[in-house]
Amino acid sequence: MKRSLAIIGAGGHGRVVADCAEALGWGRIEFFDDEGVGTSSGPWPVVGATGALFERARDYDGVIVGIGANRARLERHRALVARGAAMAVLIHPSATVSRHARIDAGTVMFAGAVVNIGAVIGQACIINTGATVDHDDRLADGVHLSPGSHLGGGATVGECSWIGLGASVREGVSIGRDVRVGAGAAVVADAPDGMVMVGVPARPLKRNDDA
Ligand SMILES: CC(=O)SCCNC(=O)CCNC(=O)[C@H](O)C(C)(C)COP(=O)(O)OP(=O)(O)OC[C@H]1O[C@@H](n2cnc3c(N)ncnc32)[C@H](O)[C@@H]1OP(=O)(O)O
Repeated sequence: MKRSLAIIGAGGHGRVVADCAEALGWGRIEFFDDEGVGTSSGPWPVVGATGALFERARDYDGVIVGIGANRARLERHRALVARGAAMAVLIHPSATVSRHARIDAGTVMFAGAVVNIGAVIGQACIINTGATVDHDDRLADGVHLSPGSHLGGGATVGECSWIGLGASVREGVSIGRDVRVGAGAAVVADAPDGMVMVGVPARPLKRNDDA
């Protein structure tokens, strides 16, 4: 029998999550979103508001939060875990994961992404298209690695931090929590909590107001 998957968030990121799930063979894919109930997002129906899933989570073989905003995604993920939902892990068929790496519940990995030996990826993370996580890296919960971003070996990324499009993080560097690394940055030294970092080499731009 085809497995059923509920996704919170029917926006752009949610559709990439659904597309990934379909490629993995999930059969009945349904969205929950506070907007557009009764319509569809891409080929998949929006069957209820977010709150409805909290009542119906156990009706699905898998549940995942497809919201791009890191704090919002992690909060909903944790609330669903508390309700006993079967949080899925979605790893696109063209992604590569070492059998000696760990990927926790609620995390998605899209096409062409790579996770190497010894890496640990927390819950509700996004390893976006073509991003790479190298040996012994540690990602806390709610991290987003944008498309084409790269971490050198032994790096750490704190809770809900967001590494921008095409950015690079030098090996061994520690990025705090709620950090935003701008597109194209090269982070070569530790980044403190709650900062926006941009440039090559990356420098603090301002506090991260979205944290
Ligand atoms: C599938 C997907 O789509 S995933 C989406 C992934 N998205 C990303 O990776 C985007 C990452 N975000 C960025 O790079 C953003 O520009 C941020 C977060 C760094 C800053 O955004 P904002 O706070 O809106 O800053 P804003 O655009 O007002 O720019 C402020 C200043 O920083 C500069 N700046 C902004 N981004 C960058 C950057 N990535 N590198 C260098 N300088 C930058 C701007 O030129 C501007 O400089 P100025 O004051 O001299 O004119």
